[in-house]
Amino acid sequence: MTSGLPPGLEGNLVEYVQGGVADWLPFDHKRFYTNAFIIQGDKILLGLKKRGFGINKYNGFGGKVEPGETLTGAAMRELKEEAGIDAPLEHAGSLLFVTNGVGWAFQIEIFSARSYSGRPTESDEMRPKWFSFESPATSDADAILPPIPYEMMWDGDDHWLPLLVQGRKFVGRIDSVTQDDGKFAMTRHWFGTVISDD
Ligand SMILES: COc1nc(N)nc2c1ncn2[C@H]1C[C@H](O)[C@@H](COP(=O)(O)OP(=O)(O)OP(=O)(O)O)O1
Repeated sequence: MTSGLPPGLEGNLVEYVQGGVADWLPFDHKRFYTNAFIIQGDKILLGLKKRGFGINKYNGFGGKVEPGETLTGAAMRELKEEAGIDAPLEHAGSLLFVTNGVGWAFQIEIFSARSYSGRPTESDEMRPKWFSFESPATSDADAILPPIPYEMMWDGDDHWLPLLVQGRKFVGRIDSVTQDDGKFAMTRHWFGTVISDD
């Protein structure tokens, strides 16, 4: 285990990026969530959240881990429910999100797959859409995809999404405070890449 990590993180990690000077926020327990991404060539499948937490933001497909589920089982269930597809998801990273005045932290297990079956289909919760992570934003010869819409995603996604598409395992923490308009403002962050899982 690496020493000097932000509270709540563990593993054999090497720092990738950090920022902010605020104290790390306190939390007393974690709630587990999943978030899954399909990556093919230079394109990535994201979904526009249509309701609830994170509405009108693009994200991977995921949600709460239900009692009795494995993390991978929960990730596959959420991908099917929200995007209508099946995929051989593999664990790709872990993120801890802490906000002020809540008491608990989001522990989000990130999954990815390079193949899938079925056709991405809009659900009550998410509207799937492909984006390019190459610059300039071209993908198939006959299709030009928009670039990843970081301006419509959670703060901090721009730090770890590049690691995800490169297939580099990562662990990170983001702390935010709620502003008067209800939006979150990032106060501190730390991301590391995994040296080994031992
Ligand atoms: C900075 O905070 C976050 N960043 C990112 N990238 N993703 C986040 C952040 N906080 C939460 N998330 C993810 C984690 C989950 O994938 C979803 C939230 O799941 P949701 O609340 O929709 O859970 P469901 O079980 O699907 O909820 P329903 O009860 O509505 O079905 O966002």
